[in-house]
Amino acid sequence: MATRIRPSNKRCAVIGGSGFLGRHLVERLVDRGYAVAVFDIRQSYELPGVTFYQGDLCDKHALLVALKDVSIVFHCASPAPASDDRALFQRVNIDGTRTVIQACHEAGVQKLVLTSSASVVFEGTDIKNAKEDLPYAKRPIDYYTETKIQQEKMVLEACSKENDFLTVAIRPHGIFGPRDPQLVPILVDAARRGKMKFIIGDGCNLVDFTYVENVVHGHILAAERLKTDSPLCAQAYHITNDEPVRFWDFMSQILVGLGYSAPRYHLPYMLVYGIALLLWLMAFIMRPLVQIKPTFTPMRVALAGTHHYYSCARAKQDMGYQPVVPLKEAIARTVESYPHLRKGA
Ligand SMILES: NC(=O)C1=CN([C@@H]2O[C@H](COP(=O)(O)OP(=O)(O)OC[C@H]3O[C@@H](n4cnc5c(N)ncnc54)[C@H](OP(=O)(O)O)[C@@H]3O)[C@@H](O)[C@H]2O)C=CC1
Ligand SMILES: CC(C)=CCC[C@@H](C)[C@H]1CC[C@H]2C3=C(CC[C@]12C)[C@@]1(C)CCC(=O)C[C@@H]1CC3
Repeated sequence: MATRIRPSNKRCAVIGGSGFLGRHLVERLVDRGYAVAVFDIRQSYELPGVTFYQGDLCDKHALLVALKDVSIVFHCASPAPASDDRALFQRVNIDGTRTVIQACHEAGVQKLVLTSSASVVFEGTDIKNAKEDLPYAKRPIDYYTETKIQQEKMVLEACSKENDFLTVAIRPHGIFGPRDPQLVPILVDAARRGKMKFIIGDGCNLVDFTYVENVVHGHILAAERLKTDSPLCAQAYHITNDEPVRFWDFMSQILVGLGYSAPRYHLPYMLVYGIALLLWLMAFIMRPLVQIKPTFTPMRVALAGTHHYYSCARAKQDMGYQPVVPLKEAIARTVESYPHLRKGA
């Protein structure tokens, strides 16, 4: 019988390694002595110790070149939630993830770590300190969430000790930090257009915002602790800062840190949600004629006006996870990293 030569445990690939989370993950892996292959649809930087492979993850042949001699694959590529393009989410998150799994099998990869999302259980209503056993959302709030659910199920079902292929899913929530193209830029853009005067609801809703380095730490711990006899096999893990914060306090700290005023006036949650729903419907109906991208989507309003924070007790117990950067320090580092977005800059 032919024996399969095991690739070095220190060779890994990051699919989506040019993105916000992916690049932070790549940098930390290099620091820890890994040789890293980045596979992404674009190349956004260069780094010693990193080889770039540009391609679409739906293309198995392109993937196979990047996965040669790799033992661990981190899959953190996805279209941006804001794209709201059903066909694109289906193609990349579902068909593409199936292709990633097939490519892993063919390349002899032993571990696959998926970046899922805590939103897979979010239906737009309050979630307080939820554990991972909460059922997936029956009515996912958008296409992004719908396809992240399918993607997570597919990756966890692919876990097979017999075939020496182990999988685990990390569910982060509200990732923020330097170089994030979403949270701080969207917030500052809204502030500059005078849209950050209002608090949706009573402003007391608690939310997890997770510093990118803590998310990276969770991914690396998961990869290193994932073994045939470990409890991580085929499991999902919440990774958060473990410090739920009022959504509007967090937004205010970022805004004030960058020189903008904090929102002050309250608007009823149901009113704003209703308007967002109406705008979304109008944009949907008019899509064949004109592309409209409303700032207030139902998903964003729900995120801004409900409680959604998650327990990471399972990650603490099974992989010894603890956040490495506390929230206060994380906010300070983030604010400092966006000098070009300061008021007046
Ligand atoms: N940011 C957050 O708050 C959260 C993120 N997540 C998950 O974390 C992961 C990373 O998110 P984040 O870093 O914010 O996202 P980014 O958009 O910054 O990174 C994703 C990367 O994947 C690339 N990509 C997209 N489609 C393909 C494709 N078909 N083939 C190859 N590469 C592709 C993107 O390229 P391009 O930019 O050109 O599209 C981008 O470089 C995602 O899976 C996301 O669902 C989960 C919870 C919260
Ligand atoms: C915790 C979590 C999952 C956060 C995700 C981050 C983004 C979804 C937020 C980043 C900036 C936020 C924002 C709004 C909603 C949520 C974000 C997009 C508003 C659109 C909410 C309504 C407003 O008053 C304007 C806000 C701009 C910033």
